[in-house]
Amino acid sequence: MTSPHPDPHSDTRADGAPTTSAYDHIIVGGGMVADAAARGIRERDQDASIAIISDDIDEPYTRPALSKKLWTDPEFTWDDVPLGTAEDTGATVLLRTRVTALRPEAHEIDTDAGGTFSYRTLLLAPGGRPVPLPVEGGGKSDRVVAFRTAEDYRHLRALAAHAERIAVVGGGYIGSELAAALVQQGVDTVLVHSTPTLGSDVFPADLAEHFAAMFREAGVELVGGREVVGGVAGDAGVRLDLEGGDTVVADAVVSGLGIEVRSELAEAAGIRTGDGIVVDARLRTDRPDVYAAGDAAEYPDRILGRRRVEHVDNAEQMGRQAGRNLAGAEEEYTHTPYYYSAVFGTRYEAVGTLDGSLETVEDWAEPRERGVVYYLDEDRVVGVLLWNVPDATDDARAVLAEEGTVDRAALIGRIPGGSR
Ligand SMILES: Cc1cc2nc3c(=O)[nH]c(=O)nc-3n(C[C@H](O)[C@H](O)[C@H](O)COP(=O)(O)OP(=O)(O)OC[C@H]3O[C@@H](n4cnc5c(N)ncnc54)[C@H](O)[C@@H]3O)c2cc1C
Repeated sequence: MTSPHPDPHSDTRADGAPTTSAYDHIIVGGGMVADAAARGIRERDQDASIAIISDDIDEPYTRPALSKKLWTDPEFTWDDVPLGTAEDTGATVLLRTRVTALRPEAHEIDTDAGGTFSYRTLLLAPGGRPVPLPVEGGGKSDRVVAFRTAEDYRHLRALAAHAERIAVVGGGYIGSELAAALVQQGVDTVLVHSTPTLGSDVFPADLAEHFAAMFREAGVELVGGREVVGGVAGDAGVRLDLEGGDTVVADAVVSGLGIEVRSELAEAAGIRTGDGIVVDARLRTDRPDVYAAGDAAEYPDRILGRRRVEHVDNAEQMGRQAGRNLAGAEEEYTHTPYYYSAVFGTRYEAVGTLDGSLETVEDWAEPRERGVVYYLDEDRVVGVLLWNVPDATDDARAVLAEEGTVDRAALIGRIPGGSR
């Protein structure tokens, strides 16, 4: 990749061969955090050398489009997917290259291409790998897709062009979006999810019923309250074995079952890990000059406590903050993240914690069409759902930040777009 910025210097041996490439800042991982971090560095330093080292085959791209706009928006094409990181920031982006070792004291990393790189500051942004389905032959079959990357999108798109019936496993936002996308392509789609009602883990019961009905009305077959415990993938198709004994048969299966954090590099380097790579409010790990951000980072949210967040707003905001701190800013990450999803023309956004088992206060302008749901834990608002209510995430954050016992009645009409 080309860079308008000065080339990093290399130490050279007597025979002239480079031994170590030196960059001011190295980012391990080539996802949305890497892009945001490179931009964050540039906010403070126009001249520093930056390397992004990624074992993906594609340069950093917008991941949410893989399950949404690329399927549903004809105006949105493949050209809109890359984030333009190298061009915009001058970072050197090395693809198909895995970082295999990190020596924090020496400020060095090794890659599987045989290179050693030194840095002043390093950001770990390795994200996660998708949880695989327990299907025999699944690792080798091209009919089984654990959905995460642009390559997975291209693969599923090719399958959808020929398959008559595709099973989707996982009722979270990725599984539900993919089920919506596939059925809208005319594919016979069955969605297997573990919650009793689709969405009941995050929505109050009546809203979950409405959410599930949207899928049924569009033609998606819902198989709820069941986990996939086994199955077989072969040349002719896929059989999924469900707990309780039933099976689902399809031409192919795609799953969205969450991720396993890729924390192995940090662990091997002796960096503290918990649910993810542990960082402080400035996104620093417990080793000098090593930071972490994004899906892989466990950080202290100032309102909601320590957590790891697998959402794009977090990737962008935390990535940017990490980049600024790599370049010496020493600022705390104080942004409470949100996530959004969109299916069948309904867009919802969530700030804080959505948990369908919590007490809720519902404030609908039009029942199930437009409104706000507040999630309460011990007399405090811990989450806000904005259902077809645009531009209100700052209002939701303000409600979350309030101290003291919540006045439930005062929540009605509190955020524009609810009954107000
Ligand atoms: C299909 C899909 C749809 C989504 N839709 C939404 C949405 O609608 N709303 C929302 O809020 N969030 C959404 N998300 C989540 C959001 O996209 C992620 O939270 C975000 O992209 C995570 O970014 P990241 O950079 O932390 O991790 P990742 O995107 O996982 O990037 C990690 C990168 O690190 C690389 N890597 C890892 N280890 C190494 C190593 N040792 N050496 C070299 N490279 C390495 C990987 O190849 C990858 O490039 C979606 C996610 C997916 C998969």
